[in-house]
Amino acid sequence: MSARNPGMELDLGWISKVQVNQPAVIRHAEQIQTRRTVKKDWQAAWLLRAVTCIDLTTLSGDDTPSNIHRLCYKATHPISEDLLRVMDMHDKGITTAAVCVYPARVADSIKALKAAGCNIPVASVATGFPAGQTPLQTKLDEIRIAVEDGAREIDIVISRTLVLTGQWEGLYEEIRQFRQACGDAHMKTILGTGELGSLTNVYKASMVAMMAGSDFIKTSTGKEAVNATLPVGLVMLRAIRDFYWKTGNKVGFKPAGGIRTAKDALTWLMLMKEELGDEWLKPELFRLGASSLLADIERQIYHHVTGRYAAYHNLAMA
Ligand SMILES: O=C[C@H](O)COP(=O)(O)O
Repeated sequence: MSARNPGMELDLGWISKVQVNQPAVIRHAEQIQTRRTVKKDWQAAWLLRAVTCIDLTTLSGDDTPSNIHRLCYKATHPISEDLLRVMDMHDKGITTAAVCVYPARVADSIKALKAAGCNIPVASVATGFPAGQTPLQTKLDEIRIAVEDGAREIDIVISRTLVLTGQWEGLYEEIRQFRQACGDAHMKTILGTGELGSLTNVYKASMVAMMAGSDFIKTSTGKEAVNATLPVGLVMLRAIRDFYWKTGNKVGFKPAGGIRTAKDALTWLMLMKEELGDEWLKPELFRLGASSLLADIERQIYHHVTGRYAAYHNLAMA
């Protein structure tokens, strides 16, 4: 992970002035989708890069130690050895960026990754994921327990209520407390953008989250009715850029929720490249939060290498 974002004092003057031009953002997002993304010859390399930026996720009520074990195995061997050999990448130690689980499954994940001899971080969601409707003290305890169990990254969810009622100071204070409870663990702040009501609120919540010291801002929990969309992504990336220009601190971006295809992954990578440049195209500053993206990426890499499509059952479970 890159250097921590120390944050800054809440600048309410800045927040209150913001007005996002929604039609312009939507038009721009549509143009991005219709553009051809990555040249064919470069696709496999870009897809491998996407793999290294995935937070491989399981956030289900029926998660058990054994499916966590399988998830961790997949995170440490995301692409089959044979494919990597053909691409001459088998000795590059390709893994996903992290695994992302519920707090109660952090210890299982640490154990599984240790058994695999792999040091990728475990990210834990916290603060009453996904709705964030739990008392503050419970949220803080949840963060501390996940960190004690070994999580090196914490994906907190904000109180959408505070955004919808314009309580920017309350939001700032709450996120500051989360940041303190995280200690050395990096903090990703999930905005739940599908529930924020407007793109202006998305920009304001992004900015407050960064002012309060978030190391990453993340679109969604994957549980809202609308998750990661390109218009929302654009607004959040512009906020990251504005924050960088103002403070010199680089904050990461994590689109999450509903990202299922290799094409989706490439579109997000291209958006990052266009808006923030190559510097941001690394796991320290870019993550894709996804539970079921890897299978399609592996299938597309297989196609690139062999000229044929593999049946899903011929590839390892993802
Ligand atoms: O943070 C990650 C998301 O919960 C994953 O959502 P997904 O299951 O739609 O890929």
